[in-house]
Amino acid sequence: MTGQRLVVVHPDAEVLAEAAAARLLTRILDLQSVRSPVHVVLTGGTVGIKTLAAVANSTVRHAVDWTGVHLWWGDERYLPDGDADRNETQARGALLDHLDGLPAGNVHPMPAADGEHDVDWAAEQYAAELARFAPEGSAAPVFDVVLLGMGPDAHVASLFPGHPAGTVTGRPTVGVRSSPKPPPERVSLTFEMIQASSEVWIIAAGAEKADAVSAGLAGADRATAPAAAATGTRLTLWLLDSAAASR
Ligand SMILES: O=C1O[C@H](COP(=O)(O)O)[C@@H](O)[C@H](O)[C@H]1O
Repeated sequence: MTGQRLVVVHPDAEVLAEAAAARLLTRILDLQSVRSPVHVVLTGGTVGIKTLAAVANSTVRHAVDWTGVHLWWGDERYLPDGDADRNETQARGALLDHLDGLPAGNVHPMPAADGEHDVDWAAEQYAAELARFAPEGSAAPVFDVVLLGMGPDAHVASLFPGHPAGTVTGRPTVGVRSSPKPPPERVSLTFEMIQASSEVWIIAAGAEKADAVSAGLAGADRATAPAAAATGTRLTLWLLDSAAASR
């Protein structure tokens, strides 16, 4: 099931990040007015991390009950713990280290490379962590909001054009080898897991993303433009700056 699709264009990357942050905080507050917990998936990437920094700088963050928010990741670069290129490290620096009242147990980073285990192990570990928070009979929680950056090649999470990881079904996570974007080893949610989410927000800025945005919105084949297959059951939201929306 695919929900409504909205495309919202902002003047530049700064405004885009501020607006996405405001939306995210409002969505969490709306959900918290009726239930708890809320499950949010974080992204890496330039504008993704800018958005997390904007959340950290918003006073509205104090209105959120962070004890009722669980934070997950859509993908991770399989690097040692604390590596500056890990999406987790960047998210902690931009946001998580600044949030009062967020219990450590509500933060669910993908495993870090430990020199012993491979990416398949890491993907299985993350699947097991998802299962711990799944409603009975499900393999994973339903994500309320999935934030996704997008590369100029239209990749989302670590699902790259033409890469076999994009075809994996029957499980929530996949180990990725030979990623065309460094580092080569990654862990990602699968399309199935993303598509089971309530809301999927694709956040993209810059003229170098314009062709990918155009292909994604045109509904190109997922093997060509993975972003086209990043949809939510309630809402698919494309949050763009004017340069990314210029095609
Ligand atoms: O490597 C990644 O790249 C994408 C997009 O990054 P950007 O810098 O072009 O915005 C990101 O969405 C993904 O999480 C990350 O692992």
